[in-house]
Amino acid sequence: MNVIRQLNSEAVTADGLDDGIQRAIDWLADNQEKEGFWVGMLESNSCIEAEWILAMHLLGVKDDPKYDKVVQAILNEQREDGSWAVYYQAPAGDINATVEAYAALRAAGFKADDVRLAKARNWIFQHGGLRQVRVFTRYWLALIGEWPWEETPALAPEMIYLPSWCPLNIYDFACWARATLVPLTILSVRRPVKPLPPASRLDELFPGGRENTDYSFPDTEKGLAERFFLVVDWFLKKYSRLPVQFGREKAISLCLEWIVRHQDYDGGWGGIQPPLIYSLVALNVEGYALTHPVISKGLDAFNPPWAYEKNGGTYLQCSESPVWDTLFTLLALFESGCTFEGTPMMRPALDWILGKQITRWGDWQVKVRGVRPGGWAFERANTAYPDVDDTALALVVLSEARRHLEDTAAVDAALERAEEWILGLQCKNGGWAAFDRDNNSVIVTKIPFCDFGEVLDPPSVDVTAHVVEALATLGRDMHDPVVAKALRYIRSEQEPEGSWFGRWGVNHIYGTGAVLPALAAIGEDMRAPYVRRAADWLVAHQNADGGWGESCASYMDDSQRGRGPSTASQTGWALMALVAVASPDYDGAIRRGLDYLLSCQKAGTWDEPQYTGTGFPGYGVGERTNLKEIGATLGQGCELARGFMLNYNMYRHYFPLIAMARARRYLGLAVQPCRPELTAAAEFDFEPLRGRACG
Ligand SMILES: C=C(C)[C@H]1CC[C@]2(C)[C@H]3CC[C@@H]4[C@@]5(C)CCCC(C)(C)[C@@H]5CC[C@@]4(C)[C@]3(C)CC[C@@H]12
Repeated sequence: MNVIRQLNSEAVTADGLDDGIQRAIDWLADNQEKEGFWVGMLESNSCIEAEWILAMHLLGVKDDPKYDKVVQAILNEQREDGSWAVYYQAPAGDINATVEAYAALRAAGFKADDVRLAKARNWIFQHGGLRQVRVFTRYWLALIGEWPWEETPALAPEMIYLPSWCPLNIYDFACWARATLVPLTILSVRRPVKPLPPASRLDELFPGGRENTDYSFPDTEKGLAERFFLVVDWFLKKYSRLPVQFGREKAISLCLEWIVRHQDYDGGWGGIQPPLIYSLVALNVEGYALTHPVISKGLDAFNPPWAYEKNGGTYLQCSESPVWDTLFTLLALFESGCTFEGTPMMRPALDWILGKQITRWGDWQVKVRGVRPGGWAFERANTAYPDVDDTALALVVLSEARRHLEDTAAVDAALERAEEWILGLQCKNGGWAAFDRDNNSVIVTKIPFCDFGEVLDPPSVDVTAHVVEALATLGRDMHDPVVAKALRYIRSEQEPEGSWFGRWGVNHIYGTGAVLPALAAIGEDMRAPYVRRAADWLVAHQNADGGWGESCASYMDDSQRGRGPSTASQTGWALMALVAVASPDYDGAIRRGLDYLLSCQKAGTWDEPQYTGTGFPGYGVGERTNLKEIGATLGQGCELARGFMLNYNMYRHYFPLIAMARARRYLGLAVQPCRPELTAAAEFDFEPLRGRACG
């Protein structure tokens, strides 16, 4: 056995690490799609299936072959206490998910006295009843005749008239909120209702009778802007009752046009579920029949690859991650020492990625002029919304690919356009957001409709760090003005204890895991005190089993930062960060982390039921300040169980692999860099180092 540096912790051997890396590479070879990409399922919560069931009722689709298995997926996720939650092992259920799942099961024909529904109903009552649900859930209930439209926030399709410089124009909303808002404005003024059949009505959720139900929102503190929008809401409702509304029909047809123009070639909208489902319902309400190609293509978008099978159920993804997963997989292979010649799976993946660069119009152009398109989206068919994170990662991967290719023309052209695009998207404060530049008009967050999460797309540290790393691979350094501004932004966001918040991954381990490798890549002095503080924070949060973990609850409770059962992806992020610091002071922690990964690897990969991806870190602005109130109204644990969380099924694979490959180089442990000629995982009779609770 080739043991290079002997440390206090149990030895991670060169052979052990090589074997682990090779088994992970073999797993990738076995799991590549025939078109060349990789994709892991993106798990979220049962609202996605529940809303599909309700939409099928509204659209009158009776014969979809996956219907029963989608119902099964909802049933699979019910918790012991009767509720549905928004992430694995959340300390409590979620009122919106529970009410939506309940309504969907009733729509699917389940009787109110079914024991599963009785349990769910009790949970709903114990947690404040229907009054506690968010705006989206209220719209769904209104569509099926269970909530008065009058008691939902009014939206005006006339917003489509507002030019892009005018406050509250649709381009002031984050792209995900915009693409959802446009169809919802139509529904809000048309107020369609298609009640469930009499035996499926939700009477039992109104124990005091519908007439005595309080449909208002639970009291929250209202500032001037919130009060102003309540007046606007009142006015819009009155206006809608007038016999004529000047310009409304034209506004509706402009909204419809906008929707149809934004449909992707896979039938979806914006690569995410909310615009897809609301657009279908709104188009149908406006007379688009099920046989209309826009609708039939849209309905088809809910089939595979968006639908996947698990535990006898058919689950529907809220989005899909083939571009992101393929880029990280390629990066992992490069880091492991694989080459195009020796590793046949790499070239088709690169070609697939090159074919996904977006060179046509997108919504981002409304605010960013004079920049050529050239970004990548997260999903396979989302051409109007390239995002900065995927594009930054593509820059890193293509720069690396370039070093291995003889003919670099195609890659060079892609890199040039992508660099131009990404530079054009830098925000005023030096950071980068996910999709747009300077999308920070706080006034839109005050609209009553906006309680569902984030409606703005401000810069985030993790995306900015990925861009800095990309700019480093393009040859820029810390003195470059674009980079210097970005670094100032990153430093200004560091928490006093040394970590960085994770916007798109859970949570401070993700943020810190993004920043430290970027700093190393751009040439920062990794002995700088602020860097050491971050590394020390990571070491202080290493679990006794050698891994790292942080629960989604950390978004709601600061005391949970950096705490949680170890997971493969979060251990990968922490290791990537510590390896980037490259100080012998952290070698022990690195070895313990590697030991954790090696001993938890099963058949080449890792289990990870925990959610380590973030969609929305909580609900709405300002909620982190009234946790006690939320707990008191909704019940113990609910305040820690909110947001929109994600389980990226490939995070558990490529992040540990990248970490192991980088650590192997750093610790000088390589026996052999990449051995692609060995494909069968069975070649290794791998013995875990010792028993641990993994996954
Ligand atoms: C590449 C990434 C890791 C990030 C960068 C931003 C994304 C592309 C995400 C954008 C937001 C959506 C989402 C929150 C928008 C509203 C509807 C959903 C809740 C269904 C969405 C869930 C997926 C995202 C978080 C995202 C597409 C995932 C990848 C992101």
